Amino acid sequence: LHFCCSVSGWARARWRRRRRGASARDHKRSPTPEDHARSPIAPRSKTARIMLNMKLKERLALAVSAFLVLFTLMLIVDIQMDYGNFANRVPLPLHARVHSGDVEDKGRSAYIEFRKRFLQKSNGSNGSREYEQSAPGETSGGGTDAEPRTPATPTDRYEDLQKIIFSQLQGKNEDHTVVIPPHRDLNILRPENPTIGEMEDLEPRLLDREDTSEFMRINASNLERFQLKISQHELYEDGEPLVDELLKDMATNSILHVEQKEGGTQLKLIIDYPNGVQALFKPMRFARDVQTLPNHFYFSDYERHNAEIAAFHLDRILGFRRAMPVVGRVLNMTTEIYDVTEGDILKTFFVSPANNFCFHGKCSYYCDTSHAICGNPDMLEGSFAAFLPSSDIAERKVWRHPWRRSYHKRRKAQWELQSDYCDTVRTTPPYDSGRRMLDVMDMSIFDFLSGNMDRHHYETFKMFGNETFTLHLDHGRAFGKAFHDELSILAPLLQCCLVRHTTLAMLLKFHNGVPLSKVLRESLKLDPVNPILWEPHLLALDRRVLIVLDAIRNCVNKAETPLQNEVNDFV
Ligand SMILES: Nc1ncnc2c1ncn2[C@@H]1O[C@H](COP(=O)(O)OP(=O)(O)OP(=O)(O)O)[C@@H](O)[C@H]1O
Ligand SMILES: [Mn+2]
Repeated sequence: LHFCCSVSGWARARWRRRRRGASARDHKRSPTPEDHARSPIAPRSKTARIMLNMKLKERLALAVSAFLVLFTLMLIVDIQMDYGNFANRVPLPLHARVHSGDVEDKGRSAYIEFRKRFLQKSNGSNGSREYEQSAPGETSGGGTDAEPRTPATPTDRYEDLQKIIFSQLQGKNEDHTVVIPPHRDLNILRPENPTIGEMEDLEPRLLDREDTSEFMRINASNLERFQLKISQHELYEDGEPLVDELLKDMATNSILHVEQKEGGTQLKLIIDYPNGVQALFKPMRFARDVQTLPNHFYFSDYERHNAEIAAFHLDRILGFRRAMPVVGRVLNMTTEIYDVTEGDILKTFFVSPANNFCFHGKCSYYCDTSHAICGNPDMLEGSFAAFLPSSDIAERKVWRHPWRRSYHKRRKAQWELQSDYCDTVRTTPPYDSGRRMLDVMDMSIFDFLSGNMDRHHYETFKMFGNETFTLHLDHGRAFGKAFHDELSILAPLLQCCLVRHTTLAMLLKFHNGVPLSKVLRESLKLDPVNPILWEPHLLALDRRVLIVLDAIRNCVNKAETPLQNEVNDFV
């Protein structure tokens, strides 16, 4: 992109220079009657005459200028295509370019197709509209506390989808190709659901801990008990009391030691509490209402600590229970970081011109003086995620996400280019059977709701094999754009047209009952550093639930009238 920008900059500069040169020459030339007659609305024949009267050199200069203007325009269009703007606006060109020889392939990814259809719908009763509204302002402080507006009562209650849910609950519609009924979902059936403790034969117990002078017996920590209760199908049970206790521990227990976590791109700290309890800390960088910079790609976006907190609550509310508990806390940077850490990180602490205590640590993204993390003046807020069990107890397997983005500013991923990409995935193990594919669909819905474009990998616990849930880890880049709904995150759902009965039922419940924004707002109130989310991010959730329901409806219609759809596709 740099190359591209510098080329276009260069072209523009040259163009300007030429233009300046040309107009300077115009001035030097003695005025002719034609010059006086020249005006933008002069008739064509006059323009032609002027052209004929021009010297060859002038005509050449004009032609070169015109060429350079066109060239610059082409470069600008090219840059926009790279930024992905284009994918949202023009449905065909890039795919056409790649698939130029493929006549059969209409070259439209399902999500682009969906977007197009979605936008074609009138501003109807269900509130569909163009969701790329402009932000009310760069920052609209105080928005977080403002009393939320109640959304208008939706008139479309998605009764068609509700019917499918009801019929499946009565044992009908069991071979539905889009909505997978509970009796075909291993997450619901759970013929077995052992815990890590049972698998490893480790019971929450009294631990022997050797102190320098004496042998102490210490109760197992809430974190250890939580970790041993992680089961094959979920991190914790619905209503598990250990979750709140763990949140409280991380928010209030004394901090014994801090060190920077290796790996990953942005700064993270490992926090040690008494009893071997650990948390993963992500620092606050910006106020809640600061959104993703418009020229930042998802992969160069800053991480937001509040997104980690909100994502945990959202995951729990949606009933997935695949994200580790995360809580907010304000630290004293002197006593709770500087005094209890050692090594290279110490050398990165400094006092800023505003007299705030800052540090930047060492990492590959944003770990330098100009991107330092600063306290106020030495109090720093951050997110604390309960630590996953160590690899000695429960090793994890890292999977490349099938719908991973390219992480390159110019390249596209395979799923963006291949219209039958889902067929490839769903015939490849472990996506060809069991719960994995449905988990990928859930993850896509979860990420779409939270605006997380950064799902490059996902992890599972090795000991449970393939028939286990996918962990929802790393949500630092979610909740970045409150006024934009990134449809490409829904690509797995749009391309595969597959969803769990329970997930659809949950979405319908929020759409027709208490809105998701309200439930999440209430849940986040329990966090010590609430308000966690800027109000527009909460409101975005209700809007996005509707979009997911619309997508599922489209899938159902497509499945029920495949022939009709074929015809439509060709129109
Ligand atoms: N709660 C946790 N406890 C222990 N380890 C964790 C936890 N959350 C994440 N990790 C591990 O740390 C790694 C980095 O965490 P995370 O992905 O949140 O950071 P990141 O800087 O965003 O990384 P990346 O830049 O690779 O996306 C993860 O891949 C995961 O293996
Ligand atoms: Mn990350």
